[in-house]
Amino acid sequence: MSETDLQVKQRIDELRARLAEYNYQYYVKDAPTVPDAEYDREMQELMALEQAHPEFQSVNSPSQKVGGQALTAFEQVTHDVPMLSLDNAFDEASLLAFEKRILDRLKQSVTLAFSCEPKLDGLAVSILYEDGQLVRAATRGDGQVGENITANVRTIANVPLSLRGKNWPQRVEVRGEVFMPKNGFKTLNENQRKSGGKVFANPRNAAAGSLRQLDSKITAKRPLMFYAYSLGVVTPSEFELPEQHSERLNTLASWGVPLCPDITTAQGGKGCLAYYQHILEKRDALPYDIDGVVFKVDDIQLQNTLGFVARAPRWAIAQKFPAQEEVTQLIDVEFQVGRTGAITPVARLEPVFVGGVTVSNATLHNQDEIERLGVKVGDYVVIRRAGDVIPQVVSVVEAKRQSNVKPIEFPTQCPVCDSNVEKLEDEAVARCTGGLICAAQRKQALKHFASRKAFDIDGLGDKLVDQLVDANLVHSPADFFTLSLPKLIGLERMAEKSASKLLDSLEASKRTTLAKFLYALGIREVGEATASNLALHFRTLESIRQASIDDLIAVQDVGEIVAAHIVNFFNESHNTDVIDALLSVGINWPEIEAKEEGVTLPLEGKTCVITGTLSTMGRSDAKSALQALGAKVAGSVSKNTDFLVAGEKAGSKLTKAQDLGVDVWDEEALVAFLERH
Ligand SMILES: NC(=O)c1ccc[n+]([C@@H]2O[C@H](COP(=O)([O-])OP(=O)(O)OC[C@H]3O[C@@H](n4cnc5c(N)ncnc54)[C@H](O)[C@@H]3O)[C@@H](O)[C@H]2O)c1
Ligand SMILES: [Zn+2]
Repeated sequence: MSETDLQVKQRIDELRARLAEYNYQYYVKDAPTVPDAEYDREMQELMALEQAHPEFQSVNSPSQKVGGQALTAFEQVTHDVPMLSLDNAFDEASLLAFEKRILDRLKQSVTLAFSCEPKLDGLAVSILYEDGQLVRAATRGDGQVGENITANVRTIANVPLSLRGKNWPQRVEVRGEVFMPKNGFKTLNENQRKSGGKVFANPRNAAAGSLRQLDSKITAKRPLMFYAYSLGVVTPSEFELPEQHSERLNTLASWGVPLCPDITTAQGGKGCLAYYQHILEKRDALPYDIDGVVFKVDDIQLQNTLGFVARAPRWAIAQKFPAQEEVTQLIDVEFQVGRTGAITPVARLEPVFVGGVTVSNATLHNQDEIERLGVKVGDYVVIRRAGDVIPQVVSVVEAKRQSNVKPIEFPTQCPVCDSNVEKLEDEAVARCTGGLICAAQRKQALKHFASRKAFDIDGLGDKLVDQLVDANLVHSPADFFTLSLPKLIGLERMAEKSASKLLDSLEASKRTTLAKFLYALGIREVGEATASNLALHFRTLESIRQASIDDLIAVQDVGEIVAAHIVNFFNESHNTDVIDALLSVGINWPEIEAKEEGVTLPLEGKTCVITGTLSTMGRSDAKSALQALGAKVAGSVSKNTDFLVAGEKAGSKLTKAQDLGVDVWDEEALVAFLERH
């Protein structure tokens, strides 16, 4: 052997070994280690080398094989007619070359009719019916021998257990694809993530993993579907069937077998290309995942004349779509802080063309996800970008890992404001505790601070908050109270009159309540009700600041998580600085009188609901007033409700209260009660 021949042989052996390993991971384990695009590139290279060097051909080459070995855990099924693969076309030219090859072989120069079918990305299944009843179902396996998955296929909702009508052959094999629709895949993965189960890389793997379960009860819970695309054996063989593949599909439909609704026929290679374009444009909107389209010579007679090569028919071809999964290198991980302080790790990638665009960032979601993936900086990763969805890191290509990869360190300080990062045990998301001072969270926090149920600053809407922050006039809430006329009228669309009105309402808002003040701080999970319970319980800001987790849990409606949020908030000096600044600009509230020992509040232990419109006060004011008197204010009426406050236009809650015999107070009764206490 010459030097170059040796090199070629070496490369061929290398590719064969790699592809055989990919096949095993993909077909047997349902857990591919490289994206299809990478697999296809290596397979193309191998086929080209084998073609140029026929002396190195081998029947054992992955280029000659279909699928992978059937798992011995399943009973084996030998197919009467082998289940083959399809040749691929990756561009227009190779599709037109396919048409030309066929015409040359048939010695014809006509325009052929083709059946045009979406190439569903699932797995091929053979379903056998005898006397109209489903008797056996099998996977493709290695094309000759598949796995008996009858019990599992029976659980797929749209697979008919018996054929409709009477006009079917005594024995008939239906072939088609089992797949998982996109929305089912999304829900399944969300649930798997929550329950700590296996997360699937893509709908194909999810379908394969769900179908090849030893326990059909698991399969039954998975959102699988089946679409038929051809007939296998038919007995008796003289049973009359249409002469066109497309007509045969219609026959299948007449027996109640489901077909993909996007199948059609086209004339010649040109017609096929138009179909390709049409489906490519529809791809993202389709409810199922496809990796291309399949073209089949429609005339069965011609199909038979053309016949097969080792692993695929000559009369069909799969034209692949641009890949939605690719491999690239993870250069670094950056941490972004969202508006609520949530910290998201973002993968910085070596730019890669995938899903029709060049992708250089992908989300890594959170720390749990990083751990699940086992990803490190410097790793080669599989990126998936399907439709408009944010690109995802789906897996690490372990085989490509180098020794210099570095672990991903989750920050303990916020990358924007340097505050501590908190991650509670039962939460996946880590958050910056900087709250009010974190620039990333600032706008959101300031809007909350000015909102109606908090400081209720008239004339200070979301747009103005954006403007003030962008103009560098406001960094923290206390800055609102240092705004002046000259500063304000410098802003776009801010006239003197509205500016001075704003200053007036800022001044007025300085007088507030401890509950509103606490709520305005935007401590996580401290809503209006919790803020008001805290105020009533502790009575002063100082004692809330000093409170331990145990002290806090003693408050109505405060659990361990909320207590931890509160303690973490006050432990952060950035937050206490903001509070001190607010107090020093003159924010104040009336003192809350001590509850005398032994004296209970008039509404202690009572639960009420407020509905309808109140004319003398807002619903939230009524709520605070009732809470201050010890009542618990609930959102819906039940038999545990003691009374309902019903304003104008009260609807279903009033009806329900009347049905349950719950006391109803009108606004007048409420006002009278509040005046008395
Ligand atoms: N990532 C990996 O490690 C890895 C490993 C092995 C294979 N693969 C992928 O699988 C491909 C080869 O796999 P293959 O031989 O199983 O199948 P294929 O995808 O090349 O084509 C044949 C299959 O297409 C499916 N199909 C969908 N719609 C069809 C229709 N309307 N008519 C006929 N068939 C239809 C059937 O399941 C059939 O078995 C590779 O090109 C690669 O993309 C990837
Ligand atoms: Zn921060």
